[in-house]
Amino acid sequence: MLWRAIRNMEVMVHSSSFLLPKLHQPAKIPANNYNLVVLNQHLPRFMPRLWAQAKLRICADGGANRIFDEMSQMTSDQDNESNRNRYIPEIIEGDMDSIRPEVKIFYSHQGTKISDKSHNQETTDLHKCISSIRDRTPNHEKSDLCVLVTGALGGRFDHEAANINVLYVFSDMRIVLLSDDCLIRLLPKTHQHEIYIESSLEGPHCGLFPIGAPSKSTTTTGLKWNLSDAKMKFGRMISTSNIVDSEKVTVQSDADLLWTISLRNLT
Ligand SMILES: Nc1ncnc2c1ncn2[C@@H]1O[C@H](COP(=O)(O)OP(=O)(O)OP(=O)(O)O)[C@@H](O)[C@H]1O
Ligand SMILES: Cc1ncc(C[n+]2csc(CCO)c2C)c(N)n1
Repeated sequence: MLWRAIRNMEVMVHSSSFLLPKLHQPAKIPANNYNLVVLNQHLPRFMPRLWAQAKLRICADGGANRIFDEMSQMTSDQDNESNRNRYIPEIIEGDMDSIRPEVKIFYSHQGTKISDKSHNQETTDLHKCISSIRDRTPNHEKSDLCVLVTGALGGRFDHEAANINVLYVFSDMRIVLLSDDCLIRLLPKTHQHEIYIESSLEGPHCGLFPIGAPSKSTTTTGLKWNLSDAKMKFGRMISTSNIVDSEKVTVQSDADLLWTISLRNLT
């Protein structure tokens, strides 16, 4: 269990140990309890490791093109054609306006479930993927399940904003947005937060700020520039270009905050 009760408010524990090779993962934190969502952006360097350890792999529409085109080249132990058969997502979900016809046919012949939601033009493909994960996860597994999303940043700003909005829409789920350079999580105000830093993989640069609503009071430990009962909002102070100063960072706030930390040059 990743939740503990301290002074009436539960503690939510966060770790990026999913980025570690399996051999180095701490036994007490089940790093492979995650679903992987692949968006339609270039695959991060560490994709083969994330793919291998995921419980379930879902491509958001054109994300399937990325697996088809790029994954076999990232793992060059066989020729591209036979390598392609080794990376089969369980589900492709979305409005199917970006997946190429030959990619759709290839994966459906391999047994991938194609979930065509083209009738829904109100929510994004990522939103559809997260809804589907929420619906298929049994209640008793929901609080521990983590969803890793690759390709969430570094592209069109409306897509990036929609991807961040998904963190708020599904604030009761543990969703991590990933790019090659950083990760982002939501820290809900309903909990105190303990963030365990994998310093071989992440940091030192980090940021902490509210997007949805201002914070009247945020307190942290473990940062170079800690906040003590501080106010934060866009237009005033937000914490960017901060530095992690400890293996454990703690955060308590009266507002939902985004936590972001840089990723080192992982492969
Ligand atoms: N340039 C980008 N920057 C950030 N995220 C992206 C970008 N392009 C695609 N994505 C993510 O990948 C998902 C699938 O993208 P795809 O290109 O298949 O569909 P889309 O029609 O552009 O997106 P949507 O249907 O969700 O509006 C999107 O929902 C989004 O989350
Ligand atoms: C106010 C409003 N703005 C934009 C869209 C368009 N839109 C948002 S998500 C989506 C699906 C993309 O796969 C589309 C077309 C809308 N419906 N409502």
